[in-house]
Amino acid sequence: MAPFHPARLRPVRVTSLASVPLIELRNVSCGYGDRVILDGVNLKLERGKILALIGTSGGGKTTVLRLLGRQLRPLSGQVLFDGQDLAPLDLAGLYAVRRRMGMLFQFGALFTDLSVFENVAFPLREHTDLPEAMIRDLVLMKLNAVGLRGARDLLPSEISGGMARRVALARAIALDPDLVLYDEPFAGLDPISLGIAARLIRDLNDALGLTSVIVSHDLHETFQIADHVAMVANGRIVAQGSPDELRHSDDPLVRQFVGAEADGPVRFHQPARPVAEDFGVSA
Ligand SMILES: Nc1ncnc2c1ncn2[C@@H]1O[C@H](COP(=O)(O)OP(=O)(O)OP(=O)(O)O)[C@@H](O)[C@H]1O
Repeated sequence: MAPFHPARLRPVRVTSLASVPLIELRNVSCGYGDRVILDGVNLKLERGKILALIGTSGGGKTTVLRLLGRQLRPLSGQVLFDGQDLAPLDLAGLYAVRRRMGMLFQFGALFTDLSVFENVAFPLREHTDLPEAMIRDLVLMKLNAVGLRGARDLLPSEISGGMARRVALARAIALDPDLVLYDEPFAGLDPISLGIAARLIRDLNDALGLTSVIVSHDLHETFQIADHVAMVANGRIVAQGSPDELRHSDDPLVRQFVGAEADGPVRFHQPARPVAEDFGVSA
């Protein structure tokens, strides 16, 4: 059971489905239009864990997040949240599921004309009828959890990028979600802010009993906080395991990616005509 944390509203759910993974992709294929992006993907994540999705650009990591939020439906296979197939849900069912998910997308996207306080209050005002006094307490608890209670009256333009990311995180957890989806939460942060943001994601995950999925290119920080890493490439999960297992993988694609090698199965050069032909020299 997660330790008590003042920012946690709900008691930890005691459920007979405790062994059911919080999220599961079963043999999922999906794409945009005629183009298949993911083909036969299987993935599971237990409650309380952090999953990192890594892989080459355009490989389909964000597409996995879209499947989990049902912004995208699979062509075949199933996407399950807490044991429930998302595909047949009507709008009310979908909203109920989405309320259990917090999302933090690239750069946080705060409302620029709302204060830090109002940014975090926004989902509470949108999705609940809580009285103002309770909204105030909840917002301040969430801001406290990310270390920014003292910044409540500032505008996004008056805080640093790292602070803005933490406000976005407070907003993502405002409704006490079960699952938090992070798309590039560290993009554009300096190394110190990046370290703070990564630690915060892990600490909040554990203190609030969350489950998290992180899409990130910052392998060093991501490997520090993830329980499970899945590498997405060429429409498939090409490798998955603990951060250590991926670090020591023999798979050439994983080695190239994790070892940041310029050449390997993913080639540096796009296929092209011979150099001699393009430069008019004899080989
Ligand atoms: N709305 C869309 N319509 C058509 N194609 C799309 C759409 N969104 C993404 N794609 C394509 O699907 C593929 C996978 O995209 P996705 O954003 O999931 O990759 P990614 O692994 O998250 O990439 P990156 O690391 O660059 O963010 C890419 O080739 C992209 O061009």
